[in-house]
Amino acid sequence: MSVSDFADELVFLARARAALAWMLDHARMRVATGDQVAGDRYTAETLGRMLKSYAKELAEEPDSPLYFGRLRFGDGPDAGEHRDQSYYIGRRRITDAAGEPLVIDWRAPVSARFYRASARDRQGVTARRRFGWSSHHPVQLTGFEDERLDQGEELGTASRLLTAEIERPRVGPMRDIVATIQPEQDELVRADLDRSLCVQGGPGTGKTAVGLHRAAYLLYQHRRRLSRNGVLVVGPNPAFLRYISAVLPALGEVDVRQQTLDEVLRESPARATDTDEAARVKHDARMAAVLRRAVYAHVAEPGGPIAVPVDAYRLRIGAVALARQVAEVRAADVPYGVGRERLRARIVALLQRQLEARGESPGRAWLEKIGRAAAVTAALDQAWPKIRPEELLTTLLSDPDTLASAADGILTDGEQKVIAWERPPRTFKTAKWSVADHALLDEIAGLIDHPTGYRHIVVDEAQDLSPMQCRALARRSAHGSLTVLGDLAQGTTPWAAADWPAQLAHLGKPDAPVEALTLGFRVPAAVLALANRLLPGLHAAAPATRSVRTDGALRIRPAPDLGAATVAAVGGALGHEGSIAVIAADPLLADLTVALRRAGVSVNLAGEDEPDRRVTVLPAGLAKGLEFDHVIVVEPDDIVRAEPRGLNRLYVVLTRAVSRLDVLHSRPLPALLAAVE
Ligand SMILES: Nc1ncnc2c1ncn2[C@@H]1O[C@H](COP(=O)(O)OP(=O)(O)OP(=O)(O)O)[C@@H](O)[C@H]1O
Repeated sequence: MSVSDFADELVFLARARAALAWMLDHARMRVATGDQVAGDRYTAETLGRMLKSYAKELAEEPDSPLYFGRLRFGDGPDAGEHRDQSYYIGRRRITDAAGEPLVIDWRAPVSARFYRASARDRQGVTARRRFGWSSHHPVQLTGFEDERLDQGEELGTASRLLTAEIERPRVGPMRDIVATIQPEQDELVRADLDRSLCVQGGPGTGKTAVGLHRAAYLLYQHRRRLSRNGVLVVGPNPAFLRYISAVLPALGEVDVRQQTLDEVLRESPARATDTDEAARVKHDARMAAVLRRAVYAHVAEPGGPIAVPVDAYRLRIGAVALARQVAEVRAADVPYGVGRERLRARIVALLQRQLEARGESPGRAWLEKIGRAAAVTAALDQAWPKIRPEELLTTLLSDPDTLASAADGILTDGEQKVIAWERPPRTFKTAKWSVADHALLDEIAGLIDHPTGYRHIVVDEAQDLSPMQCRALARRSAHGSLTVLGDLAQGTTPWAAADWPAQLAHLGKPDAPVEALTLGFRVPAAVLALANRLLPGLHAAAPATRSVRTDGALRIRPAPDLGAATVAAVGGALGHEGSIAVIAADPLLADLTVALRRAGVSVNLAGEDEPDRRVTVLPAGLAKGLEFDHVIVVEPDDIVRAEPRGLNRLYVVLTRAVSRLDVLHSRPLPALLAAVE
């Protein structure tokens, strides 16, 4: 880095800052005058809101680096329209007062070359520069790193700035990775909106990061089409969503819905718990066939003719004619609710024809009125009654005969018994639903009518979804695309996917390609080597992850007194910067928390995010998707024994560590780990 080069960069930085300040003033001015220039109140309000949020985003901008990279193009043919140009690339576009772009958005087409150009495939680029910034405020430019691609220079993952970013001690919520997206990640981030894809990636390979950046990219590319309810991000639990919630806003995207699957399906949380056996049956794909049968069992032979009095005479549809209409609508295989309205329309059309045969020409109002006539509604209620999902499921789970006729040949008698309620509620209104019931209710609702869909859904930890939960997402993306993120080796639910093709079929995208990410950015090599020892026991055809990190520390210690050992390990961890998690199976948590508090350590429990407490005591079941700078895993054998897929759970837990991992055990380690001691 030459001194004059650096001085030039400081001059440009001052120019970019001034331009941003101008953009901010200009945006504020437009907020002030927006009301007057807009034609009507609605437009004024919308415009005002837009400008206000734009001004707010800009105002927050000076806190983050204005750009992270620079591309220089040569004069060769592959430079195309960028011949001899130079571009700065940042989180957002910055233009000067004359409208001249100073910084290009990382999502613009030309920015792809920043991430993908290599010495072998230069794509017209002669030099790539990465900028380093201080981490404290106000941010200062600290230096840069050049790759002269035209001279065969290429740093790849050896980049000093990439290494610093990856090894940075973790504190607070997840951050974006725009400055250091890797070529294979960028291919996934910039996949077309219409392309569904599945990313199988080991722990810390950047799946979540890729999914969030893809959402931001798609919103930039298709702003209008995706502006309202266009994109949904689905994560495994609220703690995970809190952890990732700041990434999209930092990229300027504040309108993306981020929910757990259960929140997608239902407004109120589950209030009942199933037995393991019942949950297994309820989450099974065969339940879709049971529910379909249960729904359409409501379609019945008409009870008799329809007679509608009109003035001095009666219009009449005979039972046979009516039965034919019912059969035809049934054969059309439309959603149940649509079928009911179609039957109503057909009845009205028959009545209309009769009236016309008498020389009358009924108007629209008459047709609407006749469609609601008591005789018509009674016939509909008899042959195609309205269904409420909660009512139907209550009947199904309360009444063995109804269940038997819906499940005959699909579920065994034993399976039917397992899901039947022992103590049925008095009415469906007081029924308490479990997480699995939510998927069943959603399936029924989906049989009645199509739910509102999204143009694109990003599903994280997708290996854990049950077939019935997958179907709920398939319904919501029937006319859209999916980014499916997951790791078969991290599957911990009893119904976790054994392979991707079957899971993708349940998700309604059987042809989505499966792409693999195998380079790990979170977990240091030594820690990953330990975790990878579990792979043979995980029943998952997932490739091992390689780490780009050679730093980090792993300590495995026998500890007869787990409380004391945990306090000591936390004490050591507090000597370093970064977040700390103590992770154990549920029964140990209370004791460990007491031991830590007695020692004067204030801790966050699961669900608490007090920023001044650096230590979190976390049940193994809630560690998924999270990361902490220093992780202390207590009694791994307990974690393995706590659940059928306990070994997979341990694999998840061991791979949460960014810098250091302590494993404390009073009993022998699980066999696959023991060999390393
Ligand atoms: N290209 C990159 N540059 C810098 N950091 C990266 C990059 N890719 C991933 N990371 C970082 O690596 C860590 C792991 O990423 P992420 O959580 O997206 O991985 P994951 O595959 O979803 O992991 P897991 O399956 O274990 O939850 C994060 O801190 C992320 O910021």
